[in-house]
Amino acid sequence: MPALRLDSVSIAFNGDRAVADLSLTLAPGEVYALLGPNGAGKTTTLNMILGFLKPDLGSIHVGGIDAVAEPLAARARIAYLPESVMLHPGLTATENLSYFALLAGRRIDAATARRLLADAGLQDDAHDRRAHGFSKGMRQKVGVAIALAKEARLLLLDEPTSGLDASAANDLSQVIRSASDRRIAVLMATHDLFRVKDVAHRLGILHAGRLVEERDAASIGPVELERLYLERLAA
Ligand SMILES: Nc1ncnc2c1ncn2[C@@H]1O[C@H](COP(=O)(O)OP(=O)(O)OP(=O)(O)O)[C@@H](O)[C@H]1O
Repeated sequence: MPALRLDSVSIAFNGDRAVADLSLTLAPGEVYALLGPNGAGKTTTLNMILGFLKPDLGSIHVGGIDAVAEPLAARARIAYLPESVMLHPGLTATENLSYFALLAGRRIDAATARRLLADAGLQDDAHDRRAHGFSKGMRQKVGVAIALAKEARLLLLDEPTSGLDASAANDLSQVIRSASDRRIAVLMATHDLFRVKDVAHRLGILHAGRLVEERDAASIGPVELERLYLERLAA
């Protein structure tokens, strides 16, 4: 069963099409990069998967659950990392993880929290530090640990690489690979062509709400991808 399936999904705001006839399928463990410029419809797509927006047409299934009819049940299987992961600044990384896991209905002990933070790539000396001064990359790692605690089957990332330096972007790629190794499917919405190409299995180009191209990441080099992207957006 696919981890995520969108069938001919469309939505318009005040008569203006934001997403049109979008079909996507992600297998468990698959990493998919949804590429597109500002306004292409990426965030709207994530919001429909999360059940915050209802499509006008089409269906969305998360691990077989109808996300339009049962948004809460679908959302329980999803971990969402927004462009900036919000943590409680006064709590440590371990406390944040325990708190957010509890909100998702999972009680985890301190040892499990530390193991999950380590699995998500957060360095040991940050586990007991308050999140107040955490970088974007560190907050993302706590976000991924929350996803692991929740046993999410689908990880949604919105602009995950914006504002990351090369080392943090490399860490993120490793974290995404380890989520994928655990059979968590990952859907990333981004306009960063190059950073995601290394980690994604498949790439889709969204232009004015339509999926205008889909490729296996391994089948396309960075120069060809950039050419294709510019060509499709100009069409
Ligand atoms: N709640 C809303 N009401 C009206 N129009 C909206 C709403 N949300 C999105 N839109 C419009 O839908 C289109 C797609 O927007 P969306 O935010 O999904 O694009 P995006 O690809 O995520 O871009 P960005 O990278 O800027 O977030 C845009 O034209 C946007 O103005």
